[in-house]
Amino acid sequence: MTRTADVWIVDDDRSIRWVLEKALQQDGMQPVCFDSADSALARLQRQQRPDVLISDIRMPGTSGLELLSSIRERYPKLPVIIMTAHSDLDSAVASYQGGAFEYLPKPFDVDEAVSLVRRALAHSHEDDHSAGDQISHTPEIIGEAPAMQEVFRAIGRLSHSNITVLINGESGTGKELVAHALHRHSPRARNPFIALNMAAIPHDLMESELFGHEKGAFTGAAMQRRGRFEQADGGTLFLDEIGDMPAETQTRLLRVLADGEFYRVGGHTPIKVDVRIIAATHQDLESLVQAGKFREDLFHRLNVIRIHIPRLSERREDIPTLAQHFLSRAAQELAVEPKILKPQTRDYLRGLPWPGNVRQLENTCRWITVMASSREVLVEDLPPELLVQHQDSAGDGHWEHSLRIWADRELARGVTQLLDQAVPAFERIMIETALKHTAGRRRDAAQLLGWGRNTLTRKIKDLGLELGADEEDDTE
Ligand SMILES: Nc1ncnc2c1ncn2[C@@H]1O[C@H](COP(=O)(O)OP(=O)(O)OP(=O)(O)O)[C@@H](O)[C@H]1O
Repeated sequence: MTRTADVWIVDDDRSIRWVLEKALQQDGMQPVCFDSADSALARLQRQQRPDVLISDIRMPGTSGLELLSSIRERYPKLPVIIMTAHSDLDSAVASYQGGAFEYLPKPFDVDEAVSLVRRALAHSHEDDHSAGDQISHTPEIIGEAPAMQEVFRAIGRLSHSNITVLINGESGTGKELVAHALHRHSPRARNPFIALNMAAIPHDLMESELFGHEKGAFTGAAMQRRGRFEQADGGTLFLDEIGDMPAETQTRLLRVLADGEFYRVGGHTPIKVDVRIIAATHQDLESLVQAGKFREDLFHRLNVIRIHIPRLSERREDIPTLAQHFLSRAAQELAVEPKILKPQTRDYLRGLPWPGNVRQLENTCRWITVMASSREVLVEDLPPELLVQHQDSAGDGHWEHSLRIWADRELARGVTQLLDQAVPAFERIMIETALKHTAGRRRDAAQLLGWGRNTLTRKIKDLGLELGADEEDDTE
């Protein structure tokens, strides 16, 4: 890169601007200072943009978060660093959600700030060269639901620590994504994140996978191999499905955690590593301990901080956003135009049980992208198994559940006179469906609904339903 990097600093505090400006200049960058988000926005309006932007969160006029969201709209790939006071945890969480590249808690160390900017720069260049790659290594966590906000808050709170974390949650809820986010927002972010799924490794290979082996340690060990612990040195080792770890390995892991060192399989030299452990499981580890299947001492060592990831059905409000996110991702992967969900389809998806959680929704969106015939996706375009699921649960008051969610959401948005919307919508669906069953004959439809013929005719008129002519029937 021959060009000097342009870095914009936005802060109403002069001393912060000054310190950052000097430090960045010394590092060979070209900082430009703004005392408000508005002046930075004005410059952006003139089609000028920096390579990285670093902004305070609280400023008179437009806030840092508002600035962030305008930048996201115009330049989605421009890295933004948000500075926050320590007490502003919720804002930090919001900046994470708004897609900030990173946040920098105040007061900060100047060197730390400079290296963060440098890292952001590296990413923005990387982006120039391999835009398609970006998605896979900057996973974004979507979650407006209160239960997910709790998770973000925990990520924010833990962003300065190297503490062991145990993540609990059903399969497909996003445990690995959260583990990754914990790593990316930790002091170890520049070092490796290594993930290993205990359920996916044959028991007899687990120790060598974790700790490596020396040449000739066992049949098939033709060469010396470094294990995951060594690969993760200085970084984070994510042990997924820890409940599936066999007893011998548990004992060994416990020893490594206590001593900070281990031997490769067949080795005699102790190897020292500095590894942060994040473990995850969909099982109830306490019951495994009680059943004698998981070592209690290991459990206590892992269970320092626990993060619970809710089921998708416990955060239905996030389903539409997640679905749209997965639809655009799938479209990008397949190089096609993204599908759009019709409002009914969105509501329908919100109401489903989702036993496979976010992963199931993600797979569904891939399916839709490939299989749905038109751009706008109707309920009928969904995978057949989701439609069956619905029929099965329709008798269990499933639609009432969806209705409840809808009413809840509308009221939360401040909508009033809700029945004025809901009752006609309800009647319209009932009438249209009944007419479908009677091939458009109103007399029979009225009977199916339990209304008199005249009532049905009046309702059709009042609701302004445009139905296929039923002249014969109508003239009676
Ligand atoms: N909140 C979210 N926002 C965006 N994508 C998500 C979210 N949660 C999960 N995903 C995506 O859903 C898929 C499943 O998530 P992940 O692999 O993290 O789940 P998991 O709980 O670790 O599953 P398992 O226990 O089966 O390994 C991934 O592709 C992940 O990127």
